Amino acid sequence: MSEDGPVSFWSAPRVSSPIHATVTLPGSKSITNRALVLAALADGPSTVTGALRSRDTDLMIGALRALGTAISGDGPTLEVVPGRFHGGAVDCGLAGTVMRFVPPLAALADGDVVFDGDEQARTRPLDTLLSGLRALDADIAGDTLPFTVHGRGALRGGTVTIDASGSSQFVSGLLLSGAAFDEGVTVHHDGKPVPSMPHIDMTVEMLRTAGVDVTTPASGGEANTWRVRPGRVHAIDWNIEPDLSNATAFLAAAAVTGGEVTVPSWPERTTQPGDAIRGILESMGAEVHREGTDLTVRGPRSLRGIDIDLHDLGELTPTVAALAAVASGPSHLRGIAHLRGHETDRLAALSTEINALGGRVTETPDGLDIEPVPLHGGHWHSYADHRMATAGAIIGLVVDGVSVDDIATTSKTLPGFERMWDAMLGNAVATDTGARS
Ligand SMILES: O=C(O)C1=C[C@@H](OP(=O)(O)O)[C@@H](O)[C@H](O)C1
Ligand SMILES: C=C(OP(=O)(O)O)C(=O)O
Repeated sequence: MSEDGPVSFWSAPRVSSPIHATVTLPGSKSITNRALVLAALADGPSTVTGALRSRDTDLMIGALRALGTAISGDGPTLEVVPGRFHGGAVDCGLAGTVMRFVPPLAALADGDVVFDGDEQARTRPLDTLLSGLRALDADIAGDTLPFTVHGRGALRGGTVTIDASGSSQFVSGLLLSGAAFDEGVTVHHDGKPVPSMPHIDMTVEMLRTAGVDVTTPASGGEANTWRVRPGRVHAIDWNIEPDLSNATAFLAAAAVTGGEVTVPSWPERTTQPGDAIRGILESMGAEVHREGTDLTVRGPRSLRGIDIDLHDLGELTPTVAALAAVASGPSHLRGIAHLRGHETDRLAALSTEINALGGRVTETPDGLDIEPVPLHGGHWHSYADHRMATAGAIIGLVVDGVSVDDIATTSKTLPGFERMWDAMLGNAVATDTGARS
């Protein structure tokens, strides 16, 4: 929504019966953007199959092209041919992965790389990464967007201590490019615990797949320390898993309506935090089972509340909060203070929007307390946050008259969300709720 532009609301479909559907999800944002970065650094051409095409991944493609990487392919199959990095302009949009993963590459460029992004991106935390890069000998003007990296064709690298309690992406960003630094990189974290550890595991696993030598606390390294040795990044044919965080909204639809939703190609083993939705839904009373690679969720008559530390799984918070808002008992979501630096302050946004529908949500210093009360219809604001928009859609399934503003913001990671949502609902949709702006 923009204050000065026209506001368009999407009437969230209300269902009158349980949903039964199979929903196929496109590729993971986080894996696609890591594969693209590693392919741009690789020692030859790579392919990326099953890539997500969305605003965040297209911004990554644009950023890498601006630095001199050749990327071809209009759909989910991409060919990436690395080139020597040169100066240029990078639009980060609102993508954390672009603003945190690309500056280290820019330090390797021959020339200046100017970074900017959406107005809302200018308040997302970034100085930890930029000052970390400076400690590794990069020359950077600015601490937030917009800023300029004065690339010098190479970066010394070495050891750096950062406080990554604000975002795991600070660690991932430095590690992803570390093999290309003269001395590699050793990242030591000093501060409150790093959030979203599965995303650091994802970074480490993908680096190792590309032949990079990485030492972690789990592989004999020091606590809170990750080391990437200098060396080649091998060209790989990357195969991207479906986006499990995006899948959570569709599985939640089964949970809140007492229906059954199946997501095919659910990976047997994955570093994606979205995999944890299985245990979350089970503890809220849903049944979850796998048959081959199909994952199916069957919703209960009534959902239980949940008390959960989402520190590792912050990305799932909007879905879990939406489930909790329509559950039969109280919920406590903890460990997620860092969500105040996501696309928007997600703790403030979720409490404001659920309360605007008559809910009883209290922000705590590190999370949300959600009391079950009957909700009523109303406008749900998205704050340019794709996961706020999908949270509104989940609640709208079971509350009359919810209308979500700027549903198109879902294109950050899932273009065509409304079409997929409608297709999932099939004939479970109730008559028009009249929830229009
Ligand atoms: O590395 C990644 O791909 C991501 C890491 C997480 O960031 P934070 O550690 O900032 O929560 C996650 O929330 C984000 O959606 C994607
Ligand atoms: C926090 C998120 O995104 P970003 O990669 O922009 O940080 C998210 O997708 O939930």
